[in-house]
Amino acid sequence: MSKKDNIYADQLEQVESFNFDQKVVEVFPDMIKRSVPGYTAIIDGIGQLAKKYTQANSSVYDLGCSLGAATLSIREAVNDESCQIIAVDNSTAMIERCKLIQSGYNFSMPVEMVEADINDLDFKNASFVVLNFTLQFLPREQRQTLLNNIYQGLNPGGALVLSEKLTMSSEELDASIINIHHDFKKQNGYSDMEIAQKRAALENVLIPDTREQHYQRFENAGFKQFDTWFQHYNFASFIAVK
Ligand SMILES: C[S@@+](CC[C@H](N)C(=O)[O-])C[C@H]1O[C@@H](n2cnc3c(N)ncnc32)[C@H](O)[C@@H]1O
Ligand SMILES: O=C(O)C(=O)C[C@]1(C(=O)O)C=C[C@@H](O)C=C1
Repeated sequence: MSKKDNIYADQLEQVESFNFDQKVVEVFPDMIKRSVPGYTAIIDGIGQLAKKYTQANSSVYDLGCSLGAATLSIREAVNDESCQIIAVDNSTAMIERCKLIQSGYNFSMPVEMVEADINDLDFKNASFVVLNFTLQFLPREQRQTLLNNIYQGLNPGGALVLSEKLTMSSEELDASIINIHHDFKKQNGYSDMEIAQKRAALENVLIPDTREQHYQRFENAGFKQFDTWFQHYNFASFIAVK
């Protein structure tokens, strides 16, 4: 069981930039479920999409896997021992806990957990790639190159699932949806102070793009088909097929 997220519950003298350290690892499942509308539905959907797109004898990548929730959903849904999942995160604390969690499950699909920067990977023989709320943490100038690398490593017919917090198309709409997201957090037990301090911690760390920016990157990378398969408020998940 994950502990309750109370990282921002007390007033902090100085709010430091958000990072995926041990403190976050301890509360992560609770934090992400109470912060990201539709998170559980997206994790389930990733399993279903993986079932559709994963090819025999190929690799599946879970990039910025954190504790491996998407990996677990894919292992359960696909369960094909001819494929392998490569789950990657550059946080030592996350990947260590991820290994512990995954070892508690017995699915036939082999999983390799790697501590690495996803910008340094050489994608090969991939049929399904997941970026579930990870791209938003990369500096903007790294995002296109990563998508290009993924596209190059995908087999024909393979797919990328990209989930992100979005900026809405007009300032007015953006402010209004951000408000509704904050109400969602309040309904999940976060106080106004927790919400404000988390927002300050994420400033310049989680940098959201618009849907149009994501679509443009898919197009630039070479993807011919892409669409939004899920959205709840300003949190969306896209699928792009090679
Ligand atoms: C919001 S979490 C992802 C949640 C996870 N995919 C899930 O479905 O539960 C973002 C993760 O990306 C990782 N990350 C950020 N930048 C990275 C990079 N350059 N290389 C590898 N991992 C990265 C962070 O350490 C963090 O664990
Ligand atoms: O946007 C927010 O307020 C969030 O808390 C979102 C978000 C995310 O999208 O990754 C940010 C950090 C944590 O990993 C969990 C959720």
